[in-house]
Formats: sequence, C-alpha cells, structure tokens
Amino acid sequence: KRAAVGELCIFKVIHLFLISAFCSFEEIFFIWSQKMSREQQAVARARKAFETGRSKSVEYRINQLKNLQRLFSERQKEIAAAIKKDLNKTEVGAQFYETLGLEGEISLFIKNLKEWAAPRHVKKNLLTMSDTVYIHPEPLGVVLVIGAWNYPWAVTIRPLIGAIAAGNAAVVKPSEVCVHTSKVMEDLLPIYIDKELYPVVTGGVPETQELLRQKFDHIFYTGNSTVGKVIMEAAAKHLTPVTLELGGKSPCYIDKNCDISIACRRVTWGKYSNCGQTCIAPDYILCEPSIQNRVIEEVKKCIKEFYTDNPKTCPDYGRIINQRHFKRVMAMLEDSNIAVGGENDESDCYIAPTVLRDVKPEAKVMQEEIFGPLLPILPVSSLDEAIKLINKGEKPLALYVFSPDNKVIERMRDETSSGGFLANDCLVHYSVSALPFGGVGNSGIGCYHGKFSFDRLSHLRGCLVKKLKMEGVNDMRYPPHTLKKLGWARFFILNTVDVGWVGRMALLAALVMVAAVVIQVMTSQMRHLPLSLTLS
Ligand SMILES: NC(=O)c1ccc[n+]([C@@H]2O[C@H](COP(=O)([O-])OP(=O)(O)OC[C@H]3O[C@@H](n4cnc5c(N)ncnc54)[C@H](O)[C@@H]3O)[C@@H](O)[C@H]2O)c1
Ligand SMILES: CC(C)=CCC/C(C)=C/CC/C(C)=C/C=O
Repeated sequence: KRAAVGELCIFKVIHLFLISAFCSFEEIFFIWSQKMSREQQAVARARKAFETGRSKSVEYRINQLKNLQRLFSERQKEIAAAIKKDLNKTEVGAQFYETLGLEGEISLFIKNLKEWAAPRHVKKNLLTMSDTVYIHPEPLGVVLVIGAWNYPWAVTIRPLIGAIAAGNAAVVKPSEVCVHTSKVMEDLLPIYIDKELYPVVTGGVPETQELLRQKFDHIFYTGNSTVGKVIMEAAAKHLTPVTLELGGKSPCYIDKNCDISIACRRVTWGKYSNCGQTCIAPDYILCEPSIQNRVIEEVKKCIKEFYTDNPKTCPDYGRIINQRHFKRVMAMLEDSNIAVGGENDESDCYIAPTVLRDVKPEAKVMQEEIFGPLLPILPVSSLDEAIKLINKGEKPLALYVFSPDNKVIERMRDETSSGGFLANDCLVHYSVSALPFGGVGNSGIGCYHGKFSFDRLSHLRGCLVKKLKMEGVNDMRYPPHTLKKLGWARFFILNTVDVGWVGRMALLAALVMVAAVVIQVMTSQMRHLPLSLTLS
C-alpha cells in the first residue's frame, strides 16, 4: 500500500513539473479551474481580472458605468417583462420604483467620480504643516454583492454601481426568489459590462454558501436580519468587512393635529407599493384612539383611489412573491381585527390592501416585520407612549412621523433611533442620493447611495509625505523626552492649520520674516561683543 502511495506521489510531482514547465499561466489556470466549483471559478476569475489593474483607471470605471447606463436604456422591455412575471409590477411601475433611481445614480457617479476618486487634502497640525497630508481612496479588491428579491434591480445594481466606481471587481448574486429577473440579469450584465471583473452567479442557498466560503474584500448583503447573521459569521472567518442592508418594523406616528387625509394618502402609498414588500414601508401606525376611525376611513378612501374597488384586477397592485410568503403574511392575521380588506387568493398570491384596528403590541402581526399589505393601527394615549413603544423594539430601518408641529417632529427624532427619519412623508428619503441610506442596530450595518457607496467600497488610505529636510523640527519627539520638548510638542500638535494656499504662503512669509529678524538681532549683538568672547 505504502509503495502504491509513493508511486502516486512521484507521479503527481512529475505531473506538476511537466505542467509548470510546458504550460502557460492561462493553461495552468484552466487545468486548476476544472477542479473548482462554478462559484470558486467566478471569484478566482474576478480576482485575476482585478489583479490586472484595469479597474484602477477612473476612465475605465466611467466607461463601465456608461455601459451599464446603456443597458437600462436599451433593455427596458426585457427588464420589465421579467419583473412583471416575478412581482406583477407594470412596466411603468418597474421604471418608477427600480430603474429610474439606478439611472439617476449612474449619472451622479459619472459626473462626480473624478472628484470623489481624487486625493482629498486634509487639515494639518503645525507639526505636519510642511508635509503633504491626504486621503487616497483605493479599491478594496473583490466585492460580493448579494441582492434581495423585492426590488431586485434596485438592491442588487445600486451596490454594484458603488463597487465599479470604487474600482473593485464584484461578484453579483441576485436573489433566486426572483427567478425571471435573476435570469435576465445573468444574461444581460455580461453583454454590457466586463464579464471577468463583474461576473453574475445565480443560484440559491447552497450556491450562496459556496460563495461565502471564498475570500472577499467586502460583502454587501441586502435581505433579512436572520440571514444577515449567517453572512456576518461567514465573513468573520476571513475578517471580511460587511455592509448589511436589512429590514425591520418601521413605525409611523400620526399626530392628531395633522392633516389626516394628506398623511393617510402618503402612508397608503408607502405601505401598499409593491404589495407591502418594501424594506422601508411603514410597518404599523401609532395614533391616539380619537383619530383611529378617521385614519381607517382615509386609508380606505386612498386604497380605492389608487387601486380601484377591486385591487385584484388593478395593474398597479402587486402580488406576494410566493406561496411561502403568502402563508407567512396570512398567519399574522389570526388574532387581529380586520377593518379594511382581508380578501385573499392563495393560488394567485393575492392579499388585498388590509387595515387592522385596535392592535395590541402582543399581537402576531407585531412580532416580526410584516413585509406584506397589512397595516395594523395601535392606539396610544400620547406621543410619550408612542416613543416608549418604539424604543421597546429593535432599531428600525425607517421612522415616520406626521405632524404640523416641529416640536413633535424634533422630539420623535431626538428620543428615538432608526436608520433613516422622515417627517410628513414615506419612502422618499430613499431617492435622495446625498443622504446615507442604511440601518442601525438590527436594521443593518453601514450605509450607501451616492458618495456614501463610493466611500463604503473604497479603502480610504491615509497618506503623509514628508521631505527629508528640516530635521531640527523633529527634535521635540526624539528621546531624551523632557518637559520643554513636551511643551513644544503640545504647541505644534494641538494647533491645527486650515489656512488654505494663500494662508500657507502668508504663514511661510511671516516665519521667514521672524527668522530674518532673529538672525539680524543675533548678528548685531555679536558685533558688539569683544573679539575674544565671540571666538570662544
Ligand atoms: N435595507 C434594505 O435596503 C433592504 C432592501 C430590500 C430588502 N430588505 C430586507 O430584506 C428582507 C426581504 O428579503 P429576503 O431576505 O426575503 O430576500 P432573499 O430571500 O432574496 O434573500 C436575500 C439573499 O440572501 C440569500 N440567502 C438566503 N438565505 C440564505 C442562507 N441561509 N445563506 C446564505 N444566503 C442566503 C439569497 O440567496 C438572496 O440572494 C426584508 O427583511 C427586507 O426588509 C432590505
Ligand atoms: C421615486 C420615489 C419618489 C421614491 C422611491 C420609492 C421607492 C419605494 C423605491 C424603492 C426603495 C427600495 C429599494 C426599498 C427596499 O426594499
């Protein structure tokens, strides 16, 4: 047996020798990759492509972004057809909620990328005044982007835009739950953008787990908090940093003094868009008992206005993504009183826009993120009680308050915590690229959109370039350490300089003048000394 193993080893060594002697690197990579899983291959190719250095060029990145922009202008029909099959969104709806935001984000990046990627000069202290001190944004390497199904293009491509812009390679894993969209993404992306640098890997849990076994330089995950923990655990094995865009129960407080009809119109839109399957949908309403009936009536009116008397046949009303989620949402209805809606059809994954009245915090619907078209109303006696109730739960992704009173708005903002905060509207903060979008606590880690995406997926390298002159200035930091040196160090380190170019010149001129005066005084003093003393 031992002889056989020995022979095998010799054979292997000869085999390896022959390969390395007679094969090119490409061939060796090919032979080696035959033994790898599809996921391993995609990651290895992406890393190899990253190592060529082509994504370091800002022009290259801008070109890739322009190609992505072209995908959205040329392939709207295919994109919309798949989203229609997956989530029953109309073509207009798909553009409005998904691709419009992406087109805006790409334009923003194309316009600003040169500036964002350039070295950023920073404030200095007196000690480093004559040095060049700056932040140098650099690519991280290979990023894994894991998308969710509810807005499959928006939540998968938006992080990809950031990854491309920051000069990374990125492996894109769309959600398998959106079967049709995932296929379209797999087919279209390689036609438009560099397929080596940005491969698409489709598949479900086993494929994602195989991807997670590989080493990445950042993992950007969008989805539920339970899987978020799985992602973070896998990332920890390689010390990979993560961004987790999660969900949660986003509360909505309606003040009795506000225009209830306008508030309810905005809440109805925020809640029932995409059939309630929006990460930042208002999850439940908190209001005083005196306005509960008004709120119910107004929401009911808006449901009729937006989705007709029969939302089931209304093209703008979506469907629950699949039967598993249908059953999950329906089970939440068990111990609640339906005030509006409640109709459903499992075979069509249809649940009507539904309002629940007098809901208690212990009710089933209050135990987890609803992610469906149910709107519970929890009566509270005051703003104080609403704040207390919100603070009992996990920190939400969004928090909504409707009130004409700035004091109410400010109290709600200052006495709670959430990923984002919106007064007198729902969802729209998502569309402002200048705002960081992300959760806090249980609703996520890290934020993105616009420049925040660029910074999140870059390494912001701190750089200081000193000249080899003026060594005398450094004396204060070298041993022996004395109180006098400490005094100088305090002066030089604790004083920051932010005087700009003109100021720097003026400061330099002042220093030169002081030095000139000192030298003059010293030489004139020396002239008055007896010759013997000057020499000694
Ligand atoms: N913060 C945001 O921007 C944002 C956006 C959209 C959705 N969400 C949240 O996402 C949730 C809905 O999405 P979801 O989680 O149902 O989407 P999902 O089922 O599509 O899962 C998300 C991704 O995780 C992968 N995945 C699932 N289970 C896994 C496992 N066990 N191991 C490894 N990978 C796994 C899937 O393949 C998929 O790509 C909601 O909680 C919602 O609030 C958050
Ligand atoms: C276009 C306007 C005014 C607002 C954005 C609407 C919206 C709901 C976008 C989708 C947000 C999103 C990806 C949520 C995640 O689940």
